[in-house]
Amino acid sequence: MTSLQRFKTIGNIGAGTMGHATALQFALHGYTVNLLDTSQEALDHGLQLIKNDLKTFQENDLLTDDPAIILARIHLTTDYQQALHTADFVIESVVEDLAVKRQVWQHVEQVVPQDTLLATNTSGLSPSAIQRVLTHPDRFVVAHFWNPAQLMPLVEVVPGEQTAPATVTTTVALMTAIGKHAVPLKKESLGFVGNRIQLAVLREALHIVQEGIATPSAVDDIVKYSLGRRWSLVGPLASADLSGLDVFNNISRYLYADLANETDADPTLARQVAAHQLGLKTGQGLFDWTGDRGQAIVAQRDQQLLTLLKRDHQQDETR
Ligand SMILES: NC(=O)C1=CN([C@@H]2O[C@H](COP(=O)(O)OP(=O)(O)OC[C@H]3O[C@@H](n4cnc5c(N)ncnc54)[C@H](O)[C@@H]3O)[C@@H](O)[C@H]2O)C=CC1
Ligand SMILES: O=C(O)[C@@H](O)C(=O)[C@H](O)[C@@H](O)CO
Repeated sequence: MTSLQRFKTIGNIGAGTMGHATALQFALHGYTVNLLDTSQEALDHGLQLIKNDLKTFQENDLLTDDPAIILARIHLTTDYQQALHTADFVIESVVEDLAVKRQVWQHVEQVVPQDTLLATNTSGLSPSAIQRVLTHPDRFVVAHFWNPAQLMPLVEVVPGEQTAPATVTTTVALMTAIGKHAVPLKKESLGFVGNRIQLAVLREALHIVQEGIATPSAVDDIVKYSLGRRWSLVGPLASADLSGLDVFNNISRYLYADLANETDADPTLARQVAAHQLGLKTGQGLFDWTGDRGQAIVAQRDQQLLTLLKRDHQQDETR
């Protein structure tokens, strides 16, 4: 039996923004998924999100099975025992709170079989800080998906200090089996790689606006039509090699000392949260999101992501 043949049933904790999409990703690839949340209302909301995604995938010829067959693989429950007692792999996407995640994983460990692999979709919390409350921490790992998880390829697979190497390699293989681009890290760091870079860029972008250097719209345009365009083709380190490390060395010698270096909560983000101006979810953030502008931009982004996903599928078929 190959290392993956034993994986048939997935325990999927959380049916929200991320959890509904991870459940769908496993169901799309033939796995039985027990979708667990705290209320029937949350489960029903998650199921509706799954149905919406399935409709989009079907309209874009991205399904290999009938939607009804895929939906039949997903079973909703609010009962941990029912969701997890036969699970071969558990993926958790509950609130980004270390105490809550620790409680969830201690409960999980009481009901899963001995050889079940355990994965959290935390955005950047330390896997070591979670696994230290587990009896069998060797089977715990981070599988960090990117939003929207049904459209974004990457999953960062991150070991904690007590994670067994086989847990990492098997999780990478399983993520690959469900159509993801899985990248293992050598060791943990807060924010892993993607969010360290995302937050470093966000800190500098907010600093630029705060200092009156450019407007939020100008900052976003500059990144979209330069770095964003190039980095989707050649990553930042290879780009540095292509331009010449001597050039970057000369730039770093005067620029590093001038970059944003806040180490506390970001002043702009703190101000926005204090004013309850959280972005799309409240209609106001760094931009004005009143009306349907937000939905239109999300729809446009997701359609572009779908086009890239279809290209990925076509490239996979020719391999
Ligand atoms: N939203 C995003 O862009 C991304 C979020 N993440 C991470 O994924 C995790 C979830 O984030 P979202 O999906 O955005 O949150 P969300 O708030 O949309 O969904 C969380 C779900 O977990 C459920 N839940 C809470 N406690 C539970 C428990 N004890 N047992 C079962 N279900 C429980 C909630 O009812 C809710 O349905 C967080 O750790 C977050 O950092 C990772 C990548 C991207
Ligand atoms: O940006 C994403 O999709 C994810 O990698 C994250 O974890 C983000 O930090 C997200 O949680 C913030 O919206």
